[in-house]
Amino acid sequence: MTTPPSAAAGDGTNDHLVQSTDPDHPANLIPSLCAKFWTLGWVTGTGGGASIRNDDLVYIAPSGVQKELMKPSDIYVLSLAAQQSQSLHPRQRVYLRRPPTLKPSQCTPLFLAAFTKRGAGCCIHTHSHWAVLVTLLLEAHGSAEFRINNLEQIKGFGRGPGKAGNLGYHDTLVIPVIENTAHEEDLTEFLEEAMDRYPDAYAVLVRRHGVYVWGETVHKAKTQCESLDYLFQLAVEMKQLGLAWITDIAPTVPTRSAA
Ligand SMILES: CSCCC(=O)C(=O)COP(=O)(O)O
Ligand SMILES: [Zn+2]
Repeated sequence: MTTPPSAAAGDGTNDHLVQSTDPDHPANLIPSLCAKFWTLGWVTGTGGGASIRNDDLVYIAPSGVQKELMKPSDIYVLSLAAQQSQSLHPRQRVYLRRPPTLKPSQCTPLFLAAFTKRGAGCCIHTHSHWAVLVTLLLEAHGSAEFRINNLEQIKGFGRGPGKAGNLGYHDTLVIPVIENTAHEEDLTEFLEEAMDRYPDAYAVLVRRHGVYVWGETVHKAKTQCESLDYLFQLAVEMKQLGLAWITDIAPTVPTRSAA
């Protein structure tokens, strides 16, 4: 369904775009997911958030609000097709629905990068302590990549957009790290560059800030984000215990061949 951009904006015209009794409707799901993420420390103090794409429509949270207290009526809706068909400045957006007293999330261009460059259906941004700590540990080693292998949870990740199946136990999960910028929007070009350099990655870490994680569906974005946070925590705790969190050494235990 498309609504002409002329009927857009905060005049209440397109409120139906965020009104549904279906708990899985993006306007209901973004607030309920963010309320869960807040309990995990992922969207504390208004930081972080989530965005969902349903075909042409993108649902976005407001900026600077307590993400765990959002309501469906706070949600912005924009059209990707209208965005692409008009020769707009990259920072101009075509909103079909805009809550009058709020501003759209500063993460909007980053979420849009996941939707347009990767065809994602959902993108989650967290300020998780574990994500930030991992970037600090990597910074101490001058590294711009988080690499981890030989852990069961790695199987929670897809091999890459358009590729069948998930990573295997001995595969190495690689997540690029980009440097933080003073304003969230200014991260966009660096995030896009990292997406080009790592075409199979489903996430990008932002040094001293957090992580962006996406997936083809809300389910995949959420489970990949959970798996990644688990691996970040494990990596930090392994470091504290003096254990290396990666091994490129081939397994020494002979694998049993199928009889
Ligand atoms: C204290 S949060 C600073 C901005 C930020 O990093 C973020 O993730 C939230 O941005 P939003 O505009 O969605 O509030
Ligand atoms: Zn942020």
